[in-house]
Amino acid sequence: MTAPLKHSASVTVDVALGDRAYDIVIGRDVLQSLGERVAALRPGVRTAIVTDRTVAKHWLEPTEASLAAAGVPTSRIVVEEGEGSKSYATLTEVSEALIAAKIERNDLVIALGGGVVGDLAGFAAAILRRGVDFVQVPTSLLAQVDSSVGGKTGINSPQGKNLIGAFHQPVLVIADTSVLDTLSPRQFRAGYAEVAKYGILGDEAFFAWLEKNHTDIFAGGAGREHAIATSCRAKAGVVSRDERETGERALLNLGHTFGHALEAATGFSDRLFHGEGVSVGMVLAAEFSAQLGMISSDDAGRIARHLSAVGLPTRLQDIAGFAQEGLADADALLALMAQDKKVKRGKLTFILLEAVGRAVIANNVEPQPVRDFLQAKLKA
Ligand SMILES: NC(=O)c1ccc[n+]([C@@H]2O[C@H](COP(=O)([O-])OP(=O)(O)OC[C@H]3O[C@@H](n4cnc5c(N)ncnc54)[C@H](O)[C@@H]3O)[C@@H](O)[C@H]2O)c1
Ligand SMILES: O=C(O)C(=O)C[C@@H](O)[C@H](O)[C@H](O)COP(=O)(O)O
Ligand SMILES: [Zn+2]
Repeated sequence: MTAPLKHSASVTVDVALGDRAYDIVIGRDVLQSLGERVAALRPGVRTAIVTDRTVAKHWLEPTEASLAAAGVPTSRIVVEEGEGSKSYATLTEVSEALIAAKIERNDLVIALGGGVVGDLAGFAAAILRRGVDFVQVPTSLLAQVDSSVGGKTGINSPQGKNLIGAFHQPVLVIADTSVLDTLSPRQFRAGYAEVAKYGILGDEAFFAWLEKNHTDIFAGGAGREHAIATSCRAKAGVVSRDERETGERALLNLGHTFGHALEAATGFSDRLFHGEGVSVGMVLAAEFSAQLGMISSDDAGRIARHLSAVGLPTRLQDIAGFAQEGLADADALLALMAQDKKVKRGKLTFILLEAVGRAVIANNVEPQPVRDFLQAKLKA
């Protein structure tokens, strides 16, 4: 593991994908360099920024100023914030606005926002004129460590998460860590679940470092940039080896089979943010693995303890409104999981754990033990 960065340093992580390779530039104030980097990458290009209302309020003007200073023409498309914007309706809105702005095949879409904007704008770019390049400017912790990297783009269907989408890699990622200063504590925490995910699935030393340094990360110390860069390196490595998720990339889905079903069961609402669903999902995956005798209950408990220590939900009962509105029953949750993209010939695939730092892909998982496990957890 690398030594923590000095606060002011910026770091570049390469996503090695041959002729589609790109840089992730991480550091405080790197947003100021967006315009000159775009102009150098694509001389003469025109751009359209897609963002949401909250992000626009804080970060649209500095983004436009950087592009203007480098002589890059731009227009803006502002959508509602929240998971509800990963919808057919908002995709139509963004696509029509890009067409109206006369964004041509050689122009660039710029996704300025969290994972919702990144997934939505990236997908709109993937299908506009059969494919326009795009730049990710992630503004949430979650987007800086996960969603802006790797090219998964898409929207939700009422029947499940990310069911309509495309692989479409960005040509550049600019992760300015100072923009996280305006993110709400709950959203920051939700993003932290995906940071912890990299430790839990493949890097025990990083997880141990997070256990010691999480306070510094939350407080905005130098550990924050280190955690973001380490996460990006982990994701870039996996994506460069398995871009289309034919194998190893599925490990990045740790906690997501449960988590996505929980997000769908709570109506993709503010009851449960994506990162919060991943937190509960990772604990469920660890406990299910322990029940199967794959991981020690000590290790499963260690994961739950750390996520709980930073204030993330770890049990179904922690989901907002559980006591008042409840959740779907075990059969309904299982039905939602049947739409998971890792399902093969109707059989569930889970990412399970053998230890902290050792995740495995389990194909052909029988539904009955999962159902019984969920039923017990709903009653716990
Ligand atoms: N494509 C991928 O590989 C991938 C990976 C992980 C998650 N995702 C997707 O990402 C989405 C979740 O992303 P998210 O957690 O960033 O949610 P989000 O995009 O909804 O952003 C969270 C909230 O924070 C606000 N916000 C963002 N940046 C801000 C800033 N700097 N200051 C103030 N407010 C800010 C947004 O307006 C929003 O209300 C989910 O849809 C999930 O499925 C995709
Ligand atoms: O990049 C990946 O691969 C991931 O699985 C990262 C996840 O954190 C992310 O939520 C992703 O969108 C989930 O992918 P999906 O294929 O299950 O929709
Ligand atoms: Zn995720």
